[in-house]
Amino acid sequence: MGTVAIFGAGVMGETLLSGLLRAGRPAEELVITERRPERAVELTDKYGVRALSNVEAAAEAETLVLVVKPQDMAALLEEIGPHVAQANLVVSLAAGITTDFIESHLPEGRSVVRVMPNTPALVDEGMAAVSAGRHCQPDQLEHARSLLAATGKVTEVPEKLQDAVTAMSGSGPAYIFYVVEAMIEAGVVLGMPRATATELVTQTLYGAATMLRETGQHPTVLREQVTSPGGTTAAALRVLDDHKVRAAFVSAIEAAAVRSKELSGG
Ligand SMILES: NC(=O)C1=CN([C@@H]2O[C@H](COP(=O)(O)OP(=O)(O)OC[C@H]3O[C@@H](n4cnc5c(N)ncnc54)[C@H](OP(=O)(O)O)[C@@H]3O)[C@@H](O)[C@H]2O)C=CC1
Ligand SMILES: O=C(O)[C@@H]1CCC=N1
Repeated sequence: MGTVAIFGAGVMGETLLSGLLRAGRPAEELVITERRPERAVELTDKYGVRALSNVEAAAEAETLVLVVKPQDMAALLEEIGPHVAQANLVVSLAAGITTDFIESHLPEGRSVVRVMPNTPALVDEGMAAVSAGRHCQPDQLEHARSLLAATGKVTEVPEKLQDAVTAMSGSGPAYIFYVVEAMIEAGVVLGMPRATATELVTQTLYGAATMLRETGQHPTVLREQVTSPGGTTAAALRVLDDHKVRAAFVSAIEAAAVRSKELSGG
């Protein structure tokens, strides 16, 4: 399928790179670009892939995966734009950046796919949503899907939903880790060693996630199964409701979607 170039191998770029290698893609078919030379050396030493300049990578690769921060996207596109050929596929993983924005910074008619991945891709349990730009052909969208499928599930959404996807599954792992931190803190408050609290919460999260995925039951049903009448869970949930935790989650995710839209200016 030709060379894949990852432009910007930070947290998400390295996550994708490592996933493609785990999935069996040869290191010779992968190149990275990085702004800081020491970061490029770190990754070439660790993964055996080549680090090139942005222009060299754009000239060599068939598939160009853009994983710089949204604020750095315009400058990157200015640099590589003249080297993006008709046959290339440009795949952007940046929050907020629209396919319109990318297409407008490239020569006319270039194929673009917008993707929102998440960090569980690091353990091959990622969730990615893809949306095709106006010139992207079905086989090119399929190619983008197959790249992401190396690290987890992939779904297709209309691009107008990508800000919501970003707020839900893109940022989502952070909300879960935040809840986990709070639960561990509660265990410590109750006198538990931190390591015990961490083990209890981690396995509880894993078990609950597995129940959601494997039983297909609605979360309300699963929550009610835990909530014995007059018991401990009901006492806890009443406090969460008193503190409007459910409403806070809705507002938080709305704020993330608003921020994603704001980033679309580049
Ligand atoms: N982290 C996450 O969970 C997710 C991130 N994303 C998206 O992925 C993108 C990257 O995020 P993340 O990995 O967290 O950010 P990072 O800052 O960790 O990674 C971006 C990398 O790109 C480098 N870079 C910046 N400009 C250039 C350039 N012109 N050429 C080459 N390299 C460049 C940066 O270098 P330097 O350090 O010098 O700035 C940095 O190493 C963002 O657009 C984000 O929206 C999407 C979903 C989830
Ligand atoms: O926080 C961010 O902007 C990026 C996008 C989704 C997750 N991390």
